[in-house]
Amino acid sequence: GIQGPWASVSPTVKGSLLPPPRDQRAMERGPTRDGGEPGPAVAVAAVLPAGGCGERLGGPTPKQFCPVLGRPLISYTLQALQRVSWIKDIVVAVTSENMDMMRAIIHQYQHQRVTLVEAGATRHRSIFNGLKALAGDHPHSKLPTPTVVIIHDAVRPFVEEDVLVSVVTAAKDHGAAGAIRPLVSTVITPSADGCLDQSLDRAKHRASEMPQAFLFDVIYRAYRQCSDHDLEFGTECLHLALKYCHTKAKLVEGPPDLWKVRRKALPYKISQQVCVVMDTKEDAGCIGFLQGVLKKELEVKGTSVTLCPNGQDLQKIFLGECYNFVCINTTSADFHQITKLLDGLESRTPSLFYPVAVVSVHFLDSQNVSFSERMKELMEMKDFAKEVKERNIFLYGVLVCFTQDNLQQLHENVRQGASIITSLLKDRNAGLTGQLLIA
Ligand SMILES: Nc1ccn([C@@H]2O[C@H](COP(=O)(O)OP(=O)(O)OP(=O)(O)O)[C@@H](O)[C@H]2O)c(=O)n1
Ligand SMILES: O=P(O)(O)OC[C@@H](O)[C@@H](O)[C@@H](O)CO
Repeated sequence: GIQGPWASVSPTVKGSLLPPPRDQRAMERGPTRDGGEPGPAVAVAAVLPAGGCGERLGGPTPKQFCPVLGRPLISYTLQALQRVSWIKDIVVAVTSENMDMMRAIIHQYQHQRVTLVEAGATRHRSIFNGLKALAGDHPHSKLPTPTVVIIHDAVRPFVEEDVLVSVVTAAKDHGAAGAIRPLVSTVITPSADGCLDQSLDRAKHRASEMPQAFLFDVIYRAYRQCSDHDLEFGTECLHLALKYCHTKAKLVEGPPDLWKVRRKALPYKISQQVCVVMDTKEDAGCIGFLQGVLKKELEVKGTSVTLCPNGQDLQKIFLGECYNFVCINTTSADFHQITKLLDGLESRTPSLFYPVAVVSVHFLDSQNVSFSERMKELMEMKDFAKEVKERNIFLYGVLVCFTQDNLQQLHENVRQGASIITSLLKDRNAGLTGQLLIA
């Protein structure tokens, strides 16, 4: 029977980026423990391999420790598991060199029920080390042995309670279970000479994702029997259960947000479009010149530029996935235009792994307006920038100075402004948000 206050199992943490849990569905599927305690009616623990170096993503920091809105990625994954109260222990495998950093993360974000173990040289070896900490018969075991163990990659932050309930329940009945997704591309088999040998029928295959869950005895037995070759090159825990324990895993259709951080490819491609928003329809004189220089400068750098005079097409742009905005304020000294733009961006889902960059461009006719007066007005931008940074929007300011009687200097400053804008968009420097750069 279904009892227990499921809705209170996973409160949405205020300010959390994780979407609200789909507890309703979990409630429909998940059996509870006797006595009304929510969760599958067995002891459950989780093992989180987090000992990789993120070679495909590149960069000096392993992807599980990369900051996302200022917080390490692994902390989101831990938060997602930790808010499921029936997962009693979470064993995280981390390399010795990152152990202190991991301890600091646990301390800073107050993660609970976490035990750290040393990672191995491969993912399978790290998982095996995690299992050993839960195994009653192992000298390094420290924790109670669960009936079911969940295995989940540290770099899949969007795991929800309902899919955890599904895999755990299926593992209880079948010995092993894992989340799957439809294949996004067709898989082909090349022959030795580099020609097409076979093309798999996509409808008959699935992508194996995480989380997975196992009867502890099944998966621990499998790991203890498996060969060095398996531990070195294997990528599939479900396969170990099949090969060594003849346990056929139940496959559970998972939601699309179970994806794993692998490469940078998508945001890089997305980043190639720049939307230039104007507060005027005018395209003559210095505005025309600025548009021309900007278009040339940005397109030379391999982007495509959409000019959006008078902000009319903003709605369309928001519906798309533009990550770069240049907002040119010519007619007013205030922030009307940029406020409208930022409001629109606010309503969009925050981009976790790639900040949206917005450059607000202003002009100063230094013969008619005093520099200090203009600066005072533009100081407001600092607060705006601070606010929107919370949503991974980086706001920068560029001020182009000119005098009416020196067209040549105006052109030169506009060119310099355009090159500052290009660097800001390219570098996405978090430290420069809210700063006004002067051309
Ligand atoms: N020796 C290893 C290698 C990987 N992992 C973990 O296994 C999960 C999934 O592996 P993968 O995406 O391959 O991570 P990396 O090995 O870090 O990435 P890459 O393959 O690009 O180097 C990650 O959380 C990773 O930290 C681990 O615990 N120990
Ligand atoms: O697919 P990748 O090479 O990134 O990683 C291998 C495994 O982590 C991955 O296949 C599991 O999530 C599914 O068993």
